[in-house]
Amino acid sequence: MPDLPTAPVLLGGEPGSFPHSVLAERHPAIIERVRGAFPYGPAQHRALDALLANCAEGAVEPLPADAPDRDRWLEWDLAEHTGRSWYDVPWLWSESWFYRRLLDAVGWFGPGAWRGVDPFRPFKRAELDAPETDAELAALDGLRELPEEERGRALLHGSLWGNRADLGFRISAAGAEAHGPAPALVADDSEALWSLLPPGGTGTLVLVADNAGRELVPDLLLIAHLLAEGRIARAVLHVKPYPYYVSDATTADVVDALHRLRAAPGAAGAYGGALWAALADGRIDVRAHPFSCAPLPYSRMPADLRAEFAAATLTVLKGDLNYRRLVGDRLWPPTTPFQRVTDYFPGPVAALRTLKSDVITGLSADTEAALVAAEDQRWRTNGTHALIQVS
Ligand SMILES: O=P(O)(O)OC[C@@]1(O)O[C@H](CO)[C@@H](O)[C@@H]1O
Repeated sequence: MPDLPTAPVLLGGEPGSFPHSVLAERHPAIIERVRGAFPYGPAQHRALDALLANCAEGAVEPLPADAPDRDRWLEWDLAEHTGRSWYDVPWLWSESWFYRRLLDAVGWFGPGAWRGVDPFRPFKRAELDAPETDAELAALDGLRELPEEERGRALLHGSLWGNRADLGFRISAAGAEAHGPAPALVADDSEALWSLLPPGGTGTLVLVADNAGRELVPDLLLIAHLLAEGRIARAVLHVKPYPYYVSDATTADVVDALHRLRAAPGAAGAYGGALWAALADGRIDVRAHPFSCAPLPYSRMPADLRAEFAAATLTVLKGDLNYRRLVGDRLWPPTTPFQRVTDYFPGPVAALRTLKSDVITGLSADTEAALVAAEDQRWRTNGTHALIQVS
């Protein structure tokens, strides 16, 4: 692997920092929301209490010998981090560990009746069922008359800004949506993206999804558009193998989104039908690779995933967490070239992301200066800016 440039890895230990607030405030709030959403029994309440205490002062504990994914977590540095504080290990790792432990607490992996019950499902469903989703779907009717390129651009932006639909983020950033759909693109390589997907394309788009509901719906619409317009022949949609970061999409969420689309009137319903047919005949494939929930950067991806990304015409990584994993969860100088930190990626890659954490690369010096002048450093985390970067 070529040498990557380095910058400090983000840790959660510094009070006042964004990572610290996620560990100290967001995670306890998520536990209480989940607790309030299900009629859990005493065992789960006790496990959630223990997790709360563990969040505050605990150390990383080993997984039991019979945990189904113990070997995988050992490959993912569990032994190295066992006994250390959540605040001292890489933030990317401790966040991921939190979701793994939360699933344990509610019985997701267990043999009992709560096995496989998604603790975030009520929140994801509520968003999908919200009137705002109806309005977004109805707006598709207005796109029908647009020339293909304009429609494509609108759907790309729908998928991009759909990334604000992140329920974990909303727990600690109330009001972020009130800023409106600010056209605040801090980097825009969309021309390069379209040049990789010309009409008459015979290739495969890999879309690594982020959130369910109001992000996944526009992601699916974009895929439907690219297939219908002959810009790709196939699409592979990567989702999470288990509930993660509150709103991340699983296979069940894809099913919910497709039902929602198919039941909608007008253009949305037609897109839903086309997507359903494309899944049936194999033009769209859904994957839930274990590495999608790994607490590691993509530079450590396993060989099978590397081969899949290498074979794709383009891999689109959605969202903030995927961005952190793509460029490395480090405090890069913002003008660090995106190309340089993604050199290791085995094929063409695009990031579509709204900015919700400190990590950023590929800005021009002028853009960085303008953002800092207007907002100090708040632009990094307040979810009102977005980027399209291609390498
Ligand atoms: O990946 P997404 O859904 O766009 O965002 C995930 C997120 O909410 O979680 C992290 C903090 O918990 C941040 O990276 C980001 O704000």
